[in-house]
Amino acid sequence: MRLSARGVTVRFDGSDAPVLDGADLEVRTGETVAIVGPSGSGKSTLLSVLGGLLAPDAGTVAVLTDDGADTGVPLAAASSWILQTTNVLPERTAVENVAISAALAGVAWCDALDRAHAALALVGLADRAGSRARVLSGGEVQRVVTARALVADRAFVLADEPTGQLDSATTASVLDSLLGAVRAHPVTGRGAGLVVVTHDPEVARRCDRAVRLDSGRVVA
Ligand SMILES: Nc1ncnc2c1ncn2[C@@H]1O[C@H](COP(=O)(O)OP(=O)(O)OP(=O)(O)O)[C@@H](O)[C@H]1O
Repeated sequence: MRLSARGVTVRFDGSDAPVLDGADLEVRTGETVAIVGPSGSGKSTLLSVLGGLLAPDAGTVAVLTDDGADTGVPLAAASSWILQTTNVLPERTAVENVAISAALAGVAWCDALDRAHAALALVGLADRAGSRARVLSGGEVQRVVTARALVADRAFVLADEPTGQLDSATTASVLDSLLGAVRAHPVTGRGAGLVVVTHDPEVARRCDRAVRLDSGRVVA
């Protein structure tokens, strides 16, 4: 599958110039792509458009087959999110925090717990499954949030600065689990597609490719 944005233009009320001005980006399942660029260049805006949270003023965004046919899958159903605000439930255990995501997607609680254990194993946190979120470190919480994104079984994962609050050693290990888990994610048979907005050159370097936002457009 491909998540495809073509000619995306977004203009916020009151702004003279569009934030995005004919931006193109295509991400395939099994591929990890970093979006970099200066603060205010529109990275988070592009992510919101890809995830169906924001409708562009012009351009098209769609989930396509490998051959380029429109799947008809709504954008909001194609992707799960890893946001800067982690929003874990502090008094719930790691596995419950992850299972909630599957349960909200309609999975029965017992099955949701099974899936959550598997997702925590993918991010290297199986041994903390029973720990309450409030006692986990920042890096461990970030892994819980990664597992929560994966357990929703979507073809794409959209991550906005997933390591923004972490020191460099923790960033490296969270990145290991994020990239490893996304690539091993069974949803499409070849891993989920990952789009990650980042200011961290190391995150960009570890992705399959990095694109830059410049003057409202995506440049390689
Ligand atoms: N809902 C909104 N209403 C009005 N302006 C907005 C809105 N969302 C974003 N903007 C503006 O659009 C521009 C791009 O914002 P965006 O958050 O996409 O940039 P970014 O590249 O992700 O920045 P950063 O790296 O600082 O997070 C900014 O000037 C921002 O103030």
